[in-house]
Amino acid sequence: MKVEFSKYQGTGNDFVLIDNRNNIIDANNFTLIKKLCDRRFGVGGDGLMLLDNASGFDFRMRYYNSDGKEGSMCGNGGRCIVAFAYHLGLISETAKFIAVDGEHEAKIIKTENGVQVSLKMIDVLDVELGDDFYFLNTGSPHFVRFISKHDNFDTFTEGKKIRYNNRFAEEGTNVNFVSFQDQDITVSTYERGVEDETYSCGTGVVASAISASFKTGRNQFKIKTKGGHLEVHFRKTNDTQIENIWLVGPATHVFTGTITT
Ligand SMILES: N[C@@H](CCC[C@H](N)C(=O)O)C(=O)O
Repeated sequence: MKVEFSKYQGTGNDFVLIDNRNNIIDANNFTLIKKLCDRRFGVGGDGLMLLDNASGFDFRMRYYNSDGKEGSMCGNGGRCIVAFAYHLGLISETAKFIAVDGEHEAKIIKTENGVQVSLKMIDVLDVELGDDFYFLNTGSPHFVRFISKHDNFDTFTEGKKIRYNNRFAEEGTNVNFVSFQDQDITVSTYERGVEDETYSCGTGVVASAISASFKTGRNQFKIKTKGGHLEVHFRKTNDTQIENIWLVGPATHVFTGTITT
């Protein structure tokens, strides 16, 4: 079978995208999805998204981690699938789509290098404030720990320890490490389902910015990741309720091709 795909990246978090409005891919064929994400035997990516039809919406986003399993919400993936829908001619300046965590809206701005996508994330209704960590769900579960600096910090080793500790081993969690540079933050992330450090994680950056607001009282952050810069802003109604959360950054088409499966 020949499968047409496009490869996108959002601050280095990279994805295989397939227009599945004609059901060319069986959404439960996890072996095929894992193979397409494989960097040696497939296209390669941190994850894969199927763009499906959804009544009442511009499209449905179905997200899989590179292990082939259906994941929870992916923020960078959400921004990339909006850019994909824009390039397919399915949407123009705005989008309304449905994903595993519910409804999302997005705004697209054309830039010199491609497009910038602002993605509205689900409200955060509960934040666990631990002794030296924050734990919250921004569409995906995120553990957040602040560190003094990122120089030589081993995100993979430290992240993996937390992801596989007694509390998280079964369900898994994504793990973020955050350091401050004046008003801004740097975030590195170990991703569940990729089981590695990725260059950026959208839902992780959102969780990190919300956690940083407990330390600074601010509701807007510029964030540096290994793969580029993102921005997050939100409204905090009380200490654990955060709404109107927006993740903003570039979403870039890398290449389009056909793979024989
Ligand atoms: N890369 C993602 C996060 C994807 C979700 C995740 N790995 C999971 O299923 O836990 C992002 O940009 O948010």
